[in-house]
Amino acid sequence: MAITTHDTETEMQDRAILVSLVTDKIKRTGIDPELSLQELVQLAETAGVEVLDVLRQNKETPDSRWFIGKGKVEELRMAADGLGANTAIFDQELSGAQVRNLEEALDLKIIDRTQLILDIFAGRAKTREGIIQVELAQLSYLLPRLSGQGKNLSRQGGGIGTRGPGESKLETDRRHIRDRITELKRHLDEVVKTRGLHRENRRKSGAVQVALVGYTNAGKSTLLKQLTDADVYIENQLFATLDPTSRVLQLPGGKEVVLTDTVGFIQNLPHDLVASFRATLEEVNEANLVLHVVDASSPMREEQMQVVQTILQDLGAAGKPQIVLFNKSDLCQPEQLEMLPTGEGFLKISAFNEDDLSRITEIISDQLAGDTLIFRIPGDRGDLSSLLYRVGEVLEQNYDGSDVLYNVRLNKEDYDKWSYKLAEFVEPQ
Ligand SMILES: Nc1nc2c(ncn2[C@@H]2O[C@H](COP(=O)(O)OP(=O)(O)OP(=O)(O)O)[C@@H](O)[C@H]2O)c(=O)[nH]1
Ligand SMILES: [Mg+2]
Repeated sequence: MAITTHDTETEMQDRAILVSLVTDKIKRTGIDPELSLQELVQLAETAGVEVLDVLRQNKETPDSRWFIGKGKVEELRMAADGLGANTAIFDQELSGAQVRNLEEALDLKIIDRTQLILDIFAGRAKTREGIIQVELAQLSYLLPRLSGQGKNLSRQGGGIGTRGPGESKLETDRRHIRDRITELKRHLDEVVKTRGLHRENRRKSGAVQVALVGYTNAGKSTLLKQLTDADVYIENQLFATLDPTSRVLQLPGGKEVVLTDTVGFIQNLPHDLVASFRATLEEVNEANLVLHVVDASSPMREEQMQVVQTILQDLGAAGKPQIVLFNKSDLCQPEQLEMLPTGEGFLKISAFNEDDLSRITEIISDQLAGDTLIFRIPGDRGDLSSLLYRVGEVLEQNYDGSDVLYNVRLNKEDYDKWSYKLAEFVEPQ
């Protein structure tokens, strides 16, 4: 028998059936629906839900009333009855009307992928900034779905779909929610300003920033901990980290950089969440170097790398110097390791291997040190001489007639930035 009232399940673990509808539109995205479902199982388990069964349907377009077809709704009802489920979780985003129709037809709690991710984030948020960002994302998700008196909005008790904007907020009308969104945005603006000031200070102090980015569960926090002894939360769960944590990392030769761990990415990351977390993700934009951590043992490795590149692009950080760290190599089969790209900018590692950790600091050091170049600057171009002193490290300066020869250490990023002025003065070596 299905559980018929939501109030009795307060203390119970949610028991869910997962549902995936593969439409033509989804097929065109190239995302493998089976891998996406596997990920949905992980997401559900991360949210503390017991997964009882998985239902699939292929259909050209979604049904406007129930998303899945009518026959599938009946199948879901029978499966839920038979297995004693109280929840159905859909791998694709549902409209407010679809959620309400399904709830009425099935007497189950109906959750979609986006809501599940928002819920996990809500359970994780610890800092003021994180809490504001999650609530903002939740309300932005909710607002267009508010019409009539959906059960969805007045749920009580525990479990997924009930965290976050509390009952008192949800009982109010749209206007109230809009006011709250405005208020949260104002708070967030303050946080963004403060963050900006911190970053400005770091920049002024000349600190070099290195950001760990990557798909959720790739091992970013583990690397931060292993490299800097930071006391950070590491879990074999999705979205263990929400708030960026920075630690000083000492490179061979004594130079120090600031290494920052960031929130993990996932495919179909809810748009509202990306927008809300922009403040946090700005850290990536400030980085001098991006370390892209990949779980090399994942069957979804390539798709995950693509998702990360797309999000980096959206953030405007795709052009940053990047090193790809193929992590968890200890879990890979030899054939899997052989398939990985090699060469400059790629490193196969395990976060638990000391030698690999040294190789990481060496490659960071090399990348940041840059190459030495010789520039021949005419004596009357004082502007270019001072530019060289400003952006590079001038190792030597010699006169040759009316020209000055500068031997300068310059990293690639800075050289690219100024090459429109400097390229014609580089001496062939
Ligand atoms: N075997 C193996 N496990 C690893 C390695 N690196 C990380 N892990 C494990 O992978 C899981 C996820 O690690 P985290 O460091 O929390 O991953 P993350 O990228 O910070 O994940 P989010 O914060 O959720 O985005 C943990 O169980 C780690 O112990 C590795 O090189 N080898
Ligand atoms: Mg983490």
